Amino acid sequence: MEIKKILPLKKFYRHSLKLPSSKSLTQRALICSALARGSSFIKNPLLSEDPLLLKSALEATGVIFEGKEEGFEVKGVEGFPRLNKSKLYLGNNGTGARFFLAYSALGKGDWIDLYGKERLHERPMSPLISALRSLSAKIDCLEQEGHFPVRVYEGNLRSERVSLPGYVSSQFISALLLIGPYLPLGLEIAIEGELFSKSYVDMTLEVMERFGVKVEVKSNLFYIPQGSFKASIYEVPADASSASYFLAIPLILGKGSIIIENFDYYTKQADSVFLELIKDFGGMVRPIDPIGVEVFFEGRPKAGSFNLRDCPDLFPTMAILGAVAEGRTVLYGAPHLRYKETDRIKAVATELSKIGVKVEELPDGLIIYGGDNFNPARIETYDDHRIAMAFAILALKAGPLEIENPDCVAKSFPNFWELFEQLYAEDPSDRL
Ligand SMILES: O=C(O)C1=C[C@@H](OP(=O)(O)O)[C@@H](O)[C@H](O)C1
Ligand SMILES: C=C(OP(=O)(O)O)C(=O)O
Repeated sequence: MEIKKILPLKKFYRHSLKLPSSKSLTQRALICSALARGSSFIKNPLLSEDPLLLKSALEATGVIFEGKEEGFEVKGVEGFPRLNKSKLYLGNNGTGARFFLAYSALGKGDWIDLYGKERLHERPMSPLISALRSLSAKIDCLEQEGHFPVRVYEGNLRSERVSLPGYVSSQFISALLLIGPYLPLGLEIAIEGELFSKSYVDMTLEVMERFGVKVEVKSNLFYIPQGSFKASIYEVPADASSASYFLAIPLILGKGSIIIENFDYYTKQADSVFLELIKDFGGMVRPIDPIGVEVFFEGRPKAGSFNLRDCPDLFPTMAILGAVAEGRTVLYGAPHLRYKETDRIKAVATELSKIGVKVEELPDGLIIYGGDNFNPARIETYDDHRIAMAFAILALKAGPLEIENPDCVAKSFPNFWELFEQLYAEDPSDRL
């Protein structure tokens, strides 16, 4: 197994960098442009594993992509994906798999099979499959009911009111919102109970509006009018979840400043809330005109209590901040972390314990007792990009740490290690 050994970073003053684009927004733009009539242009798409898997799956249903210098031109299928008996692989792309499943239920032709990594087959799909079946979709679960792999047949979807639980994954709701305009009378979606990861649903609504469809929202009800996406030009901004790793560095090291040159301080992505959370830890945050953000810090972060219900992907980054903070940090409100690339609560608890950080697992989060003495350790990453990236940043202070399977960052952040290694440029003795 490949391993990356990371030594503590001794010298750190000020560092600036540019980040790759948003994974969530790229995948939404892919679906909207794939369904649209005519040619759209996606500028600065994220070219990482997950969006590329979704792009290949869309190509197999008749969407035409033409690579240009700054992105792709996309010729859509006008609401009719072609199902041509192909078998499509979606890795462990939860967002892409759920969006594509709903998209393929609009299909014409024969059938297609969708499958992925073993972990994707374990992740919940049942609420989405049931909702699609209630709209008359024909979906067979090929191994276990309610899970991938699935076979999706041509079906004539009808408009019904669908109800979905809000606490498993917001991706089910986003997936249905994205196909809603293509049902004969549009679609009405009711959310049962609380909606977790709501900010991601807001991101879906925003991209749909950019492609010409406005959804009406009344508390827990969504009304999607019948219609179609308009071919559009969509530019994908820098990814807020990816930003969190580098923005955390001054707090992890207790000194210095980081500038992200292409990160929009005002972006409405779910994880942009990290800029506020940094302030709660005691960090200072400053927007840069016309675009960019700087975080600076001196001292030791203060522990706190944080509800991650709407920003679960920040959990690994928040946990490493808790590990160096003074006092007891409580991360709570996010039971859906157990359905991600791995059970992230268990994984982070196990790996922090290995380096000597005291933790207590909660059903919906973690209590972390911050320290300043860490043991060298080998970190298992569970094929989870966010665990690899968060522990790499923690190793800048708590190293040496060995990160297993470092290439798993390719899911969302293909040049993570290249940007990470540049942190050592000021001190050539600190080599990876
Ligand atoms: O819609 C999206 O792009 C995402 C929604 C979130 O998932 P859940 O809604 O399952 O929490 C998030 O964790 C995931 O990384 C991306
Ligand atoms: C949970 C994630 O992605 P997905 O659900 O799309 O696999 C993630 O990127 O942290």
